[in-house]
Amino acid sequence: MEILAIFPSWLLTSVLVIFMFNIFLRRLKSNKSSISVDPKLPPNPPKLPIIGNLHHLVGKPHHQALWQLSQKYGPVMLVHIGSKPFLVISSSSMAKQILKTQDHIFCSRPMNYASKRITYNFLDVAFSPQSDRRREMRKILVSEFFNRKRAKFLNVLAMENDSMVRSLSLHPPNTVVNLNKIMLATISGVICKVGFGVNFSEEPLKGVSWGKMLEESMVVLNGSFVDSFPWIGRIIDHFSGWNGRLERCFNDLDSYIEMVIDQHHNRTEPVTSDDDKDFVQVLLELSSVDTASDYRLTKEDVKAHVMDVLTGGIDTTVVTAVWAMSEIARNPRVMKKLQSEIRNCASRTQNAHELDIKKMTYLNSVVKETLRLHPPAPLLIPHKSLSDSHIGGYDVFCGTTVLINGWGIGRDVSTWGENAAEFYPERFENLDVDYGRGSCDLIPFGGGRRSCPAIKTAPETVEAVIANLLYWFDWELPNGVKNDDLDMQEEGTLIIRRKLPLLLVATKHYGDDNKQLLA
Ligand code: HEM
Repeated sequence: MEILAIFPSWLLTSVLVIFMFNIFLRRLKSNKSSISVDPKLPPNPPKLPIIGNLHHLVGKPHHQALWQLSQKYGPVMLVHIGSKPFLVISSSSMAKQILKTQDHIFCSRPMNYASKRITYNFLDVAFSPQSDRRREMRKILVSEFFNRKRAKFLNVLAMENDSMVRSLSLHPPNTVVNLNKIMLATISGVICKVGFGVNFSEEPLKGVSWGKMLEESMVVLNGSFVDSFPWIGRIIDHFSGWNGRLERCFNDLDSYIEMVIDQHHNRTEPVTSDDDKDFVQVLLELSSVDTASDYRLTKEDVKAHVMDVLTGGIDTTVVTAVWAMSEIARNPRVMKKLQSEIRNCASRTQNAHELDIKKMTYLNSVVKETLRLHPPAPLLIPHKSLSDSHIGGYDVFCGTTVLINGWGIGRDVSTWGENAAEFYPERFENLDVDYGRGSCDLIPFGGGRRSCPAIKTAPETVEAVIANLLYWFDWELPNGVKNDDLDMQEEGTLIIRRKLPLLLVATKHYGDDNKQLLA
């Protein structure tokens, strides 16, 4: 009563009206959103002002730091980098929610500053947000690069392996071989010839090292400060030289792409047979004024496609092949068993390109085991939600960026058992686990609408290279390095590679017959 006496009635009425209106607005909002007025947010590690949880990630690879945090905060947690929230997923069942059950909601990508620049303002497939246009671009990539070029791919894969074996056979005995260089040359050869008709790595542009440029693209695509710290980040990116680095990287890649398009325009004898056409030629035809297709590409669309193949295809496959050879080299039991399978499946007189990898089931398990322990993109590419949703009993707002820890899921003892950290390809012998199929226990290629379109061809490429290296050569660690002492340190953020190059000694298995057999 005293309160009523102190405040005039018009004031009380106004407060009451505002209060009721507020409740009405909240109801209206919560009707539109599936999230209640008091959202149940996922657990999050304690944040610091301004930097959020950045201090938790400093000094460790991000996938490892996030995996450690998930052991305490659970498989669905919220982490803040600066002002930006990230939903971090760390179990196979929660990954299945994102990549399969609610794939239609989580199939977009966050837009970051570097990916915008590198992809010609989100014209590509890999980094652009979900849209009808992107779906069309993905269809073109899948049908023209992967499906229609299958015969060309198998042929080029065989030829590149052949030339890898020939050039290795010319080395004097006991030479130390840099496997990173060998894999880069061979795999670039395959992807560039199928994609662009020309092996870029054999025609480096002046002053730009091919391998370094691809590595650099992965560094800059990981993101700039401005993505998480909108105001101060802009200044840091400018004065730290980051923006200049991004611009240089873009210009280097763009010069390669311009070169390949010019080469196609300047061809004196155009390729007319569909089988012989490379991906770029098909794209240029789809961009020509008299294309019969419903979807006419612009020159920038063509460039964005080439950029995806360059940045998404080569480094990932090379890194996988190098990790596979590292694990094989430090596990002599696996090497022996694998060589015996490869040599039994392929007769001694066959040419390198006749190795039939389909018969080699142990080889298939070795590559799966490599991708389980060393997925090149340990946190996949970030996903983004298109509407409000619920994951693991928690509310997730529309527009949330999602990181899926494929690396951690691949090492989870609750799925893989106590020997989860061990390289043991036999575990796949009685397991019906395939990349992204069924469960999400093994997701080096992601899943759902944003899964990697090379989910079939990339493992085949790695298997073919490994089969040829182990068929024709015996391999040892150099200078008395013991198996257990082989340095396996990781380096990188978006793509995790070996910190040190892999150096091994190759001995021709068939001695001087190698040369004759290959002749
Ligand atoms: C061992 C080799 C490879 C690995 C481990 C790998 C891994 C991945 C991963 C993790 C993603 C993201 C999936 C997701 O966000 O859910 C991805 C997407 C993608 N990859 Fe691969 N990749 C490999 C090879 C390739 C190759 C050879 C190409 C092309 C020539 C390629 C082109 C792409 C593209 C275009 C996307 C974006 C798909 C989309 O957003 O719709 N990748 N890859």
